[in-house]
Amino acid sequence: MSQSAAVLQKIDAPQVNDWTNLGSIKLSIRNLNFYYGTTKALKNINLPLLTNKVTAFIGPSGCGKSTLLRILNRMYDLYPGQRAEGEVLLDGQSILDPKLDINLLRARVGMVFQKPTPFPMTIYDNIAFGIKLYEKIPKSELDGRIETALRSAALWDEVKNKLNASGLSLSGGQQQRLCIARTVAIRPEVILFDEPCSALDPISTAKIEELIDELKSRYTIAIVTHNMQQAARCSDRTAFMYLGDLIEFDETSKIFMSPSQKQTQDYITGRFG
Ligand SMILES: Nc1ncnc2c1ncn2[C@@H]1O[C@H](COP(=O)(O)OP(=O)(O)OP(=O)(O)O)[C@@H](O)[C@H]1O
Repeated sequence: MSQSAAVLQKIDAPQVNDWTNLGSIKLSIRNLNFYYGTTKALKNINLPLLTNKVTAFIGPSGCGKSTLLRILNRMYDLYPGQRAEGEVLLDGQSILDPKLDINLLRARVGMVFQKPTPFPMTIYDNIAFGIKLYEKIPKSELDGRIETALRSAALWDEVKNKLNASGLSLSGGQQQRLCIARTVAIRPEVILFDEPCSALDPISTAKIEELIDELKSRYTIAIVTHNMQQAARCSDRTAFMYLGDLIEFDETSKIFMSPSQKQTQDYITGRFG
């Protein structure tokens, strides 16, 4: 049997059953299935996301990484015909509950997308906009929050003298850091990054990776990436997915140095995907 035929065989995916001794769990994903209409995109996923750790989701195109990430702040709610079954708990509270306040959830679980998406407004307003959605605070306090958010995103020094310039006038890497500042300003507990560097040059990518490393002391982070080096550099834990199954979840060093599943080994060594 050829290598590719071998990896395309149905995989008897092991589950992450033993959650003891993992440390504090921020998000628990249990028996999660996801459907696009009649297509099942995620199959019985069981995965803990640990508090103040970075978890990377890796796997070949179409394996379900973005689908899984987008469930964590109910992004799929915007689209009819998409549905999740199972359990996702944030600090023990179900986020799949239809009665849940979605705006509140998205304030707790922020998201940074693949392409930088600043609003067509000033740098200042890009950040003020989100804060004002959730809070009424005096201008002086707002100014402080904006500075703090821009400092957290390592952008303050580059923009402090042009806060009234358009967010769209920044470079791609600066725009992505503006989007991170916008997310951080709302004071979330979890930040989801969906391939945040795929549109960026290597220097901007390095800055975002440094930033993720700094942010994890305050936030729980999940990142989807196609870049194996990025997953290895940035994350504490890695989940390898394949055809909607979670194949392996472990410490990142273990996944990259001595994975327990052959499919993981084949993927990280570039034999498929
Ligand atoms: N809107 C949609 N409607 C129907 N099927 C979809 C939709 N979005 C994704 N899918 C399917 O769900 C599966 C998982 O897709 P998903 O985008 O989560 O994969 P991915 O691992 O993030 O891929 P990539 O690395 O290419 O972004 C794929 O088979 C895909 O074709």
